[in-house]
Amino acid sequence: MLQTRALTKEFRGFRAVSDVGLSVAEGTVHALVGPNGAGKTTLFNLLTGFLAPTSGQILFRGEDITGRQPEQIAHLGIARSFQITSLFDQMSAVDHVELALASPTGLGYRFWRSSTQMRQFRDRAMDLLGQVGLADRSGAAAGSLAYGQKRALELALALALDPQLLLLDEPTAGMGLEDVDRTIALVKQVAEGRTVVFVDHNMHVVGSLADTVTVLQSGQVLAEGSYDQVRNDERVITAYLGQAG
Ligand SMILES: Nc1ncnc2c1ncn2[C@@H]1O[C@H](COP(=O)(O)OP(=O)(O)OP(=O)(O)O)[C@@H](O)[C@H]1O
Repeated sequence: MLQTRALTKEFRGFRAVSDVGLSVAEGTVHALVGPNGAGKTTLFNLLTGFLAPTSGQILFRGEDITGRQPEQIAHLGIARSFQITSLFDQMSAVDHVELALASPTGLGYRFWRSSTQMRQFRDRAMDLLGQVGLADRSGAAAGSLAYGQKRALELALALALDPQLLLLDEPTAGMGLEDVDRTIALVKQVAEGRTVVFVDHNMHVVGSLADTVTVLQSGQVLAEGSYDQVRNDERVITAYLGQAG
């Protein structure tokens, strides 16, 4: 479904992503892991068009999408949820989802849109909030939501695009145990019928969710395989021990 060929990103001569050949199979959950500074976020930004590669190619369902803008990539059915919150504090949860649902139609960008026009999205918005466990918080201002609930709302916004490929940047970052387990269950649920690529530092999350794990180090692919394969890989152990030391 998603493939990169010799994908490289340099920042003033420094190779943050170097010659990466990633292959994500349709219908799988694929984790990107690696020590700090390994290039995970940069790779994510390349895949979603937020950064342009220095060289190499990105293919989505065999089509070359290298150099496309983020909104063009989103239109292809690739959605991303952000690690850093991008919510409007004063706006309610359900209004956020309605706006996201309206965006593909162009309505979302018109702030003078009528409430009647937006009403058509209400049922679907409530449905999405229910999926992420926020049905009873639909009217709450985003700013008043607990951290885990904000992350759940961000996931609902990504799901509003009904993406074929969902990219999640550290979905459990900063969460307590309970929220982590709830998020694992949630990602499993939304992965039904979709392909998911995610970055996470939490190995419990990676082991619970990922069909395939790609380990990056210094911008390059160090190892790839099932969670059990990579966690027993000597090179991976050394890379992580190096970081701890
Ligand atoms: N805009 C930039 N300009 C210069 N260097 C950058 C830029 N973005 C990232 N880098 C460098 O590229 C390398 C990879 O960074 P990246 O954020 O992709 O790693 P990461 O694996 O996501 O790390 P972390 O787990 O800490 O989030 C780092 O050495 C970083 O300092």
